[in-house]
Amino acid sequence: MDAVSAPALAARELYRFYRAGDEETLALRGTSLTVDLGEIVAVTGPSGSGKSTLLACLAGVDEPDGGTVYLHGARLSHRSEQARAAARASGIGVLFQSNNLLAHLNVLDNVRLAQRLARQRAHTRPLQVLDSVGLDSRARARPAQLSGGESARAGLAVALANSPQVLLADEPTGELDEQTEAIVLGLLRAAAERGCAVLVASHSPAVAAAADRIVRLEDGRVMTAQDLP
Ligand SMILES: Nc1ncnc2c1ncn2[C@@H]1O[C@H](COP(=O)(O)OP(=O)(O)OP(=O)(O)O)[C@@H](O)[C@H]1O
Repeated sequence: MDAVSAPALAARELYRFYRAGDEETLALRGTSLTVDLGEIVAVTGPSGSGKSTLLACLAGVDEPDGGTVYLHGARLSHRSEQARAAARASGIGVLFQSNNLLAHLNVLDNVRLAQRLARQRAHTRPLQVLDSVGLDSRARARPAQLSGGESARAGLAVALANSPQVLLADEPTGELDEQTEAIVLGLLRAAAERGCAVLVASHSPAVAAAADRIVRLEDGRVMTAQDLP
């Protein structure tokens, strides 16, 4: 794939099986999607439909059993753990519902660590990253001292620490009230407006409403308009 015309992120026919004893779960069954720079794509679907598995494969944290993940047209999947980790550190921000921060480091040091791990010159100073999510005044706070909304924004600051072109978020607003969810969605939109490709897996109708496109998963497959009731 030509890197210039390629989508920021693409999944082609991903398969992922889990085996536990005699039982086999088909978490992804030929899942394909693309995310372009500047857009927010919401991945929705019932519990167990494969959203988290898909995100883990897209982030290069997990390996699909079949199919390929491309980052700017270059293959991310089926490469060494080290190569995937390097691509992720510099090019992909990942945000989970919780546990995005190391508990023994303050917020600022969490951002600094993310920048150090990327082993490249950070484009943005750590305090500026915190300022971009409205958290500069809480820079010295430890994760345990943050409110739910502050934790979500701090997690986003870590995910955005290296100005990634791709941001993947798994239920980032799952534990937030409506008002705080709107703030986080506004920050995701701001990241997209800066040119980031944003993919959010979520059950939340507010997340789906805030997205440019919705990809619905059921039983590890992307539902097309014809499949939907
Ligand atoms: N490590 C694992 N071992 C075995 N089965 C797994 C594992 N991880 C996920 N699964 C199974 O794969 C399927 C997809 O799970 P996944 O977590 O991706 O769904 P999800 O859509 O993210 O669900 P939720 O909305 O509840 O988070 C489920 O049937 C789940 O039980």
